[in-house]
Amino acid sequence: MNAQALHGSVAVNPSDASGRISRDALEAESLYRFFRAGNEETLALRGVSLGVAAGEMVAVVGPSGSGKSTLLSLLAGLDEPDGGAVFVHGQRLSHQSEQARARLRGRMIGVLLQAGNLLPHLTVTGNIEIAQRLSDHAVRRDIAELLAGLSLRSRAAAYPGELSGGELARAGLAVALANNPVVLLADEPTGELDAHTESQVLELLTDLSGTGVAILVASHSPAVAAAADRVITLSDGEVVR
Ligand SMILES: Nc1ncnc2c1ncn2[C@@H]1O[C@H](COP(=O)(O)OP(=O)(O)OP(=O)(O)O)[C@@H](O)[C@H]1O
Repeated sequence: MNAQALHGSVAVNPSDASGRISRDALEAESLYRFFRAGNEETLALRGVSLGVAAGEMVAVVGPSGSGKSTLLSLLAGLDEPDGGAVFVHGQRLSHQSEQARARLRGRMIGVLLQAGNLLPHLTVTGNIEIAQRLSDHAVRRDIAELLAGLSLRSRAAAYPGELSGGELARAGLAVALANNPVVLLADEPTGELDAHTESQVLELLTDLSGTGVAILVASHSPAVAAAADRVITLSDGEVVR
């Protein structure tokens, strides 16, 4: 796999306008998230801090309900923390308007959630195009080059329902990479895949981190943890290792 074909050049500035210097592409400072549903109260995250450097792949593991998806939503700016903060290359993502978070996410963060990120009524190319159109400030990837880098060129006109599990995973990755993100967040990207297809997707992620993208992957899979540079273990909303 040609890593450069998979991702364009990653140009990042380690400090923002306020002069905040960050070693990490992605930083979480003491994140708290509290949910109330009826009489049920859950402290899903209890002071989670972490950092992911450019070019690093970090796996977040932990039992079901330990807070992995909640953490990813906060790191993507899809949800707001009740305490703590998230920074992307030194720019604060949390505690901003939804519009500001969406703008920063569109420009800097690729997101691959558990539910998938493909619209069923659009082709693979259509899904990438819409991701690009929704992000006005992003550096857009050339679609043909992006699909070639993910071995998906022949499936450009296919609909998600016509793709195999591995193709679906790669198409989801294509959408997440559509705007040349400097950070990639993936929730169980290999959850439904057989061992062979999982290793192909992990190879793609490893290649991508080699181009300088900071990757954080939440997963139950030992293969994902083995492929990562570092593993963070969550238990009951806290980092325990
Ligand atoms: N929107 C919500 N409302 C109420 N409780 C929630 C909500 N989202 C998550 N939770 C609770 O927060 C805790 C952490 O959930 P989360 O989905 O982050 O765990 P997880 O580690 O990703 O689990 P899994 O591995 O099963 O996906 C759980 O107790 C869950 O029930």
